[in-house]
Amino acid sequence: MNPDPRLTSDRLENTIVLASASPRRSQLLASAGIAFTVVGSDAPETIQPGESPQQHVRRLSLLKAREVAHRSHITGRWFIGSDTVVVRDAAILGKPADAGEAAAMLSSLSGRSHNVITGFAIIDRIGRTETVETVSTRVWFRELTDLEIQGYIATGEPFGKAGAYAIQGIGACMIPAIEGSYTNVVGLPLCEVVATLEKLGAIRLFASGAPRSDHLDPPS
Ligand SMILES: Cc1cn([C@H]2C[C@H](O)[C@@H](COP(=O)(O)OP(=O)(O)OP(=O)(O)O)O2)c(=O)[nH]c1=O
Repeated sequence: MNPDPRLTSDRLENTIVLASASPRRSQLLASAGIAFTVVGSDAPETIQPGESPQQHVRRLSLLKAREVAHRSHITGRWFIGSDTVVVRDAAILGKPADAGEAAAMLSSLSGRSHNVITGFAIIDRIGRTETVETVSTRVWFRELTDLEIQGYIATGEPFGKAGAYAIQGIGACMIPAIEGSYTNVVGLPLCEVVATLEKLGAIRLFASGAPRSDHLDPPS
C-alpha cells in the first residue's frame, strides 16, 4: 500500500524534483527539455574520515535527494540529488570557504591534471527504489602564475564551485583539455542522468517523433 495518497494521482505520476540549489544543475537538466521543479537541499556537506571520493559523492547525492523527498509538504515522484568534487591525488576538494582556500586549491591544480567526480541519486517515491551512480572526468590545467590566480579569484567565479573554478566560465581559459563528460564537470552528467531517468521510466527522450523542421529558414 502506498503510504502517501498524493502520490497515486495521475498528475504526480511522473513529476521530477531536482533537489539542488545549483543553478548549473537546473540549466543542464532544462537544456535536455525535461520538465522539473527545483527544491534546494539542506543536507550537510561534510567529508567523513576514510571516505573515498566515490563514496563521498554517492553518500551526499543520496542524502540530498532523500532530505527533499522526505519533506512531508513536497510532492513529486522522482527526486534527483547530486554532488560534485574535484579530486587531486587522493584529496577531495569541495567549494572554497574563502579567497585563501581558493588560491591554495588553484595553485595545487596548476600545470597538471585532476579528476572531477559527480554523483547523482534518483529516488522513486512510488517504487521506493534508489539509484546512485558516479561519473568521472579528467581535466587538465595549464600552468598558472600567482598573478593569474589572484586575478581569477577577484572575478568571484571560484566561489560556490568545487575546486574553485568553473569550466563553463572564465575558468575555461585555464583548461586546455578534458577527457570524459563536460556536463559532468559543470555539475550534472547529463547523458548518464537522462539515460537513467529513461531506464526508470521517468521520461521518454525524443518522444515527439520526427525532427521538427518549422524552425528552419524558409527557402529564398
Ligand atoms: C568543477 C566545477 C564545479 N562546478 C560547481 C557545480 C556545483 O554547483 C558545485 C559543487 O558543489 P555541490 O556541493 O556539488 O553543489 P551545490 O552546493 O552547488 O548545489 P546542491 O548541493 O544544492 O546541489 O561546483 C561548476 O559550476 N563548474 C565547474 O567547472
